[in-house]
Amino acid sequence: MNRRVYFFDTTLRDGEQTPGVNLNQDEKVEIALRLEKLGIDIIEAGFAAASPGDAAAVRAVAEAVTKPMVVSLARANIADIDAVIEAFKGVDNTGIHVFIATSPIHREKKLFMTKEEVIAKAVECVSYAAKHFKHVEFSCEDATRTELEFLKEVAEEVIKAGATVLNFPDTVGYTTPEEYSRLFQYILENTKGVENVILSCHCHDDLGLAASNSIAAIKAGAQQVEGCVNGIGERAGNVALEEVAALLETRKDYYQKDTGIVLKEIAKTSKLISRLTGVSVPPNKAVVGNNAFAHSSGIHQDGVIKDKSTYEILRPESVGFVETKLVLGKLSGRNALKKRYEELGYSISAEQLAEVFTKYKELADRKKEIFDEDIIALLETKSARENHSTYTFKDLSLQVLPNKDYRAFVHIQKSDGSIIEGIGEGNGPVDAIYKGIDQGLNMDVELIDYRIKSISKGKDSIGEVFVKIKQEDSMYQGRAINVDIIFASASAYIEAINRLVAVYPQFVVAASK
Ligand SMILES: CC(=O)SCCNC(=O)CCNC(=O)[C@H](O)C(C)(C)COP(=O)(O)OP(=O)(O)OC[C@H]1O[C@@H](n2cnc3c(N)ncnc32)[C@H](O)[C@@H]1OP(=O)(O)O
Ligand SMILES: CC(C)C(=O)C(=O)O
Repeated sequence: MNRRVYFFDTTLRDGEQTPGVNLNQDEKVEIALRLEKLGIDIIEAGFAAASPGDAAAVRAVAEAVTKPMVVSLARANIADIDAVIEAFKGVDNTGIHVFIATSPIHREKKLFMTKEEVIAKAVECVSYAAKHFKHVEFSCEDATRTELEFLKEVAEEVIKAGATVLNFPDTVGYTTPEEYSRLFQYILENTKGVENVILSCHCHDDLGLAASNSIAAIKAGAQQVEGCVNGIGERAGNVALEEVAALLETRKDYYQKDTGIVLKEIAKTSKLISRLTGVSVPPNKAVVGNNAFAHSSGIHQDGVIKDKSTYEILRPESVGFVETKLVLGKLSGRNALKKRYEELGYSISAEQLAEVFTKYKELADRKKEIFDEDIIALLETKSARENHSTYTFKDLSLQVLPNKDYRAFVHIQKSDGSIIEGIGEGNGPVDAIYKGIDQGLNMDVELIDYRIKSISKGKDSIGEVFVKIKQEDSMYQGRAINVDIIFASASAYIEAINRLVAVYPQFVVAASK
């Protein structure tokens, strides 16, 4: 059995049928050059009869690439074929892809043609095309809703007429792997002359089966797979060629097939096509999605740190991504957190890790995504607190008064464990809190600076508050971070007071509770 599977990329034709996508000539050429690097065997560059612009673009693509064969689609009519002949005039390594629908639904409801008329049209057009091109692909549109016996009849006639590739598209994404496999087996076993042509599959993803159906066809003997990078295309799209390539490589043990695809080029190709078509790649998309190599839960992250093969069947580098990503979030564990600290240049002891991890989990419960700045900040606040800890901010509640002023009830813990309560009123929450702290600690310090900024990204970013207070001629500063900026404001003020009482112990108040 032949091991080689040919990759036919139709990103520039069926991919351009994605609603909203319109590629100009330069963009088509740029994509085609990238598809050449990817190792695509045949590029379908467009539909020459569709517009003069598309005719010019298919020619420009054919002139730009050297290795892949470039084809244009054409309906089974002489004018469409002439448009392809004209577009490719004088350019080598070009071919044509002629199609006509064969299913009863399409024959009766769209083409208004009998079986005999469909066969006659197909034969007339394939014979005409074969006079101008060595490479003539013929597609039985809606093959998977066509009577098998009729498919075979069409196949035999177009082979005699000069077709070199026979494609059986699952035009509306209707078939199943078992059924599609039977179609190929039937054609292979029953069609005269089939040994002289390449059989091709072309799957749409309407029921999410495009990759399964394509691989079933390959297993059954199809030697060519058609599809688009990123799975774009008409309606739910075509099979994503990168998925088929990655599958054939990863499961070579089972499928025993070779391809010309340079897997390392996949990421770059996917990104370029997403950028030029404007169709973004869903994060969970196989092989090329942002999350395809991201691990977010503690047990998986632990496994991947110990050995990537525990949760990775395909290495991100092998398809051109930089590396495995461990995404820190609320489901991460100590091993992932420690690894991230190490990557950021912090070496932390088991004891430090245990302490920071508790704070990390509290933060992760309140914040969707944890950034590097967040975990660095966790380490920093811990070391700041270690030095000055006469008072620790515990909690607070706020009331809005009828005149729109605020009243704050603040609880502060002293180093001996006792709790001090303070009540303050002010024209904003921070003013009320600071007055409450002053009242609870029986102090009257002067606030000379208060600044707040966001440390990381997003609406749920951590806020960082700096305060400066003045006592006699000396200034003391405090800094705190928290996703809740009110809490950060209270903690920063208390930290500044801790620095003050470290210098003037006479300010330490007696335990009140
Ligand atoms: C399954 C696929 O993806 S097929 C590819 C689909 N891609 C496209 O259609 C994109 C490019 N298409 C176009 O620019 C236009 O449709 C054109 C230029 C090809 C044709 O435009 P128009 O001449 O205005 O025809 P229109 O699109 O309205 O209708 C299609 C005609 O082609 C006929 N037709 C459809 N498929 C075929 C075929 N494979 N062979 C012969 N005739 C066909 C239809 O029956 C219809 O004929 P009618 O006008 O006699 O009813
Ligand atoms: C023209 C053919 C190959 C097609 O795109 C389809 O049937 O989906």
